[in-house]
Amino acid sequence: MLPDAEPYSEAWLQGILDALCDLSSKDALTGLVNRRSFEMALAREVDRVARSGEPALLLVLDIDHFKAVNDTHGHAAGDQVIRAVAQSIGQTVRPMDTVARIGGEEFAIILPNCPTSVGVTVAERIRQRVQELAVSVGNGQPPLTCTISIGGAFAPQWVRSSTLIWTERADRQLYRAKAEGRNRACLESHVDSLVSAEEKGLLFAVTQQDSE
Ligand SMILES: Nc1nc2c(ncn2[C@@H]2O[C@H](COP(=O)(O)OP(=O)(O)OP(=O)(O)O)[C@@H](O)[C@H]2O)c(=O)[nH]1
Repeated sequence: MLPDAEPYSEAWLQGILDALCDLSSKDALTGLVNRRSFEMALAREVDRVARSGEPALLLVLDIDHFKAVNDTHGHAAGDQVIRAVAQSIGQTVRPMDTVARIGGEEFAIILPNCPTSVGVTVAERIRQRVQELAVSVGNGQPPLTCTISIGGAFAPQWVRSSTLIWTERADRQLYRAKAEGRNRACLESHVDSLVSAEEKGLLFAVTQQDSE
């Protein structure tokens, strides 16, 4: 849609640029970050973790038996369920977290600065919130319910990982959640780094000396 401003004015051009930016970075159905932007955000997070040593968690989520929703209630109802799940996830995490739709009924969340105990709690909170959803799909049909399976992996602190390895580790946990019966969160076990603030300082000092 064209911006609501004087054509070719500065505000109009800015509106066009903003709309193009949204088109290239957002998913049209849910308004969440799209796969392309998610991959860029994940690469930035890999860099940040290696520099700061802060724990970060990647969650991948998939709606359970979603094909049956489409087959029984139609594609439009399926879309409503995807939108409702997207909205619930967005409402359950912090503004600093990146929530993306990375496939048909697949989502991913990057949670920077997320210690192990918090990660487990957040994943469980999301799972529960989606389970409580009642999605109205109209046409006199009763509201639909759904569940999700969640897999999660923490980025190795102080070590440069790759987005591919991190994603594969989270995916492996998602397969485990599906195999163990769905509607559950499986997170790779992880121990938060015990590196002290002083040691972190030393690490940075060594890195700086090396580069001089
Ligand atoms: N409504 C709707 N359906 C979609 C969209 N994208 C993918 N799908 C459907 O999502 C379904 C995914 O089904 P499967 O990959 O078999 O997985 P599932 O039925 O969720 O089963 P599990 O993941 O094993 O629990 C397929 O039927 C796709 O057609 C979309 O944008 N809208």
